[in-house]
Amino acid sequence: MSQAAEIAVEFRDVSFQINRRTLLSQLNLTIFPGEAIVLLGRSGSGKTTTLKLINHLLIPTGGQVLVNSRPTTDWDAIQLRRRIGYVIQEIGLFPHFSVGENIGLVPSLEKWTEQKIQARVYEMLNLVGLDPEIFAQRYPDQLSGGQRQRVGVARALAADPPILLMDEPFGALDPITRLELQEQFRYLQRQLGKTVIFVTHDIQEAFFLGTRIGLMYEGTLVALGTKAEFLESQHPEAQAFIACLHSGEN
Ligand SMILES: Nc1ncnc2c1ncn2[C@@H]1O[C@H](COP(=O)(O)OP(=O)(O)OP(=O)(O)O)[C@@H](O)[C@H]1O
Repeated sequence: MSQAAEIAVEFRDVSFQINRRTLLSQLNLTIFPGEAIVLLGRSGSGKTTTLKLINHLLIPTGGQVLVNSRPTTDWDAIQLRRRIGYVIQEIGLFPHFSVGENIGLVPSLEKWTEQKIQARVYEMLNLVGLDPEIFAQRYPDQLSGGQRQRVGVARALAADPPILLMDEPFGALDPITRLELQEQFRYLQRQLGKTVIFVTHDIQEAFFLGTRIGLMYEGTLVALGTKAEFLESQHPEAQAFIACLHSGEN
């Protein structure tokens, strides 16, 4: 296998401008299959913009984003998005679809048989810790926030995409449910070997989930490395985040 075939996502000198405002500049980042990259940064630093460039919700104004070594602009956008699961904080479940229908949506668009979809829905609900007999028939407004997030993860995984984008998926949850989901998600990610790009502004979450952490600051990537490397970073923004880790200790 060539070196290029082993890269899941690559940013090559990527910039993004809108209304003459630069939201991202000169982003270079190579993400390998099976990695869990966490993009950490304060609000407005460009994390969500970076994710949206991967699944072609946005198009770079400079440079290229490559998925499986192919620029996103060369992909058919629908084909590309079917390879990429997307989980966001306000999960965006369809309110008039049952949980089972929400999870089975992409498989049904892919024309799986009813039987196969049903089996997959059950498998996914079990995977995220929800009893299918209870939850498959429910509607999103009959779920707690934590259950909705689980369904969001199940839906993103249903068609078995190799890449998952997660945009602060656990941000709105109480701390106990949040930790439970983080633990489960870390386990799942490692079991399933998915490539994950996870956005957060919480350094603890970044350290817990990330195999590498990328620090965004004012639209640039200012540090990238393992937890140990991050802790060594002298960048003032990294230092500011590290200080948050210690703020509760006195
Ligand atoms: N369509 C747009 N037009 C103009 N500015 C935008 C647009 N979308 C985002 N921005 C600005 O770009 C910057 C980066 O936004 P982005 O959503 O990527 O940040 P973020 O790091 O994900 O923030 P948060 O953690 O608050 O979600 C912000 O200052 C935001 O206001």
